[in-house]
Amino acid sequence: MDILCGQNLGHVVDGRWILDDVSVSVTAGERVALIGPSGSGKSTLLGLLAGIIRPTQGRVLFRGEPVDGDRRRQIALILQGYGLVSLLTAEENIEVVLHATGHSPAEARRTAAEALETVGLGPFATHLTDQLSGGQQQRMAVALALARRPAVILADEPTAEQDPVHRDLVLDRLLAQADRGAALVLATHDPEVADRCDRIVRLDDGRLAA
Ligand SMILES: Nc1ncnc2c1ncn2[C@@H]1O[C@H](COP(=O)(O)OP(=O)(O)OP(=O)(O)O)[C@@H](O)[C@H]1O
Repeated sequence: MDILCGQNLGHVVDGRWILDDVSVSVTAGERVALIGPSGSGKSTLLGLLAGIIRPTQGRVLFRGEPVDGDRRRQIALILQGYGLVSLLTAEENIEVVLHATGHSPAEARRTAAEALETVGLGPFATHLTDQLSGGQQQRMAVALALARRPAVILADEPTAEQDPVHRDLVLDRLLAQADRGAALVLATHDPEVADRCDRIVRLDDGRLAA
């Protein structure tokens, strides 16, 4: 069964349809690569699927229900801008989110430490986000998504800032989430990332390409 399903999605910005009649779905354990030229609408589609952008047309269903409240919390969106709090440390960024979703302080601390370790950021756990490089901040954003153990991970070019070694590490960690049943949608310009997914969805000028 589809875990997340976007039906006939359309989105207008400044009178222009930047997405037009796009239907896309992903099942539990599936890894989908979202590809297409710059400006083709990949980030917009991820925002719609995550429930943070309201579609002009169409709807998004999570396990058959509208994406709101608790259902939205089961979807992690890794943004290109990372969405981190710059004045908190790496571990605090994750702990804050885990607290807010019901983890005890001890559990939040342990889970944050594990997640940072898993993306190679163990030694940077107590560093302020501002003091980390762009690539390290991107891995923090990935660690945050992993720590939440969401049902769906939507990631916007999650390896774009990584060197080859860390690119493979991030990709391994994300793809492994599918083994525990998570659904993944990875927007990417990297053919090797797309090759490691189960299926490719291509956008071209706001429409699904054949
Ligand atoms: N808030 C906005 N205001 C105006 N135009 C926007 C806005 N958001 C997106 N767009 C436009 O919508 C189109 C799709 O943008 P989007 O960021 O979704 O593309 P993308 O495929 O993710 O690109 P990239 O690969 O460069 O990240 C672009 O033409 C962009 O300029």
